[in-house]
Amino acid sequence: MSIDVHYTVDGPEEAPLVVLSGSLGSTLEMWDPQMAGLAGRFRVVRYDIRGHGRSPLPRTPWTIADLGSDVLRLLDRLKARRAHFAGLSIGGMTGMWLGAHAPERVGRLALICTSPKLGTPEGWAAQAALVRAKGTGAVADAVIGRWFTPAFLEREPQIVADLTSMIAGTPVEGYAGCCEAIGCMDLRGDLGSISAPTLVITGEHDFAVPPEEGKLIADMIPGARLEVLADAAHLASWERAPQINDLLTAHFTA
Ligand SMILES: O=C(O)CC1=CCC(=O)O1
Repeated sequence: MSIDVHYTVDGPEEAPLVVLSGSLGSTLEMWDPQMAGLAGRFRVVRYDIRGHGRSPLPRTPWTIADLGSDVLRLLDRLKARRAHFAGLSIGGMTGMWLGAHAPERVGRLALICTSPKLGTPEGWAAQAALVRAKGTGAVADAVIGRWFTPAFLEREPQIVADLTSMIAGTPVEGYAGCCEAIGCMDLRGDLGSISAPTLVITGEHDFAVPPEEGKLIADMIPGARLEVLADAAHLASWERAPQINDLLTAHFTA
């Protein structure tokens, strides 16, 4: 069942609509490095995924389909028939679901550092249990270690500290519920039916969602294009922001 997520809108009123959907453990501020590059040409909608940031926490478990339904409800609230969509990690999982199940609402699709089936249900259940037992702060350092390359971690201590706080500030049940949604997800059978023009972006050093996952997605979505970014791990949108912004701009204006 869908809920009203918290969102912000930037950019000219008449510009093409682009929805940005972020990673597990993020708030909509994870897209800050995209705003200067995108908000001049697009009407950019960012939102907090359910149970994250300022979005409500549902009382019952949810699936990736529910995260997709939140986006459809958001488009309805914005009175938008369709939008371009870029999602990173769990945001990209949401994008794959939307592309397959609501093709009439999706213009062009960008899938960043994501996978149609990630890990095992047991592994994600263990991550959810860890967070429930010890809090999101207990996993923040490990997560940030997967988000960035060692060079970035050393070069940008303030950004790393800020984003570690963002992860640690994620409500426990929001984080755990999304772990469980990823654990029971398998979108591989959906990919062949996605008709939106699709750009797939991966980070060469992404150990959370290895680049092979992006290649698999690009092979299975008809006509999809793959870009593998060097010097990037999981949060490629931050570490390679100018390149991501150029790729998204070109893709959404093609
Ligand atoms: O938490 C991580 O390390 C990576 C991740 C998997 C799904 C997601 O959204 O982030």
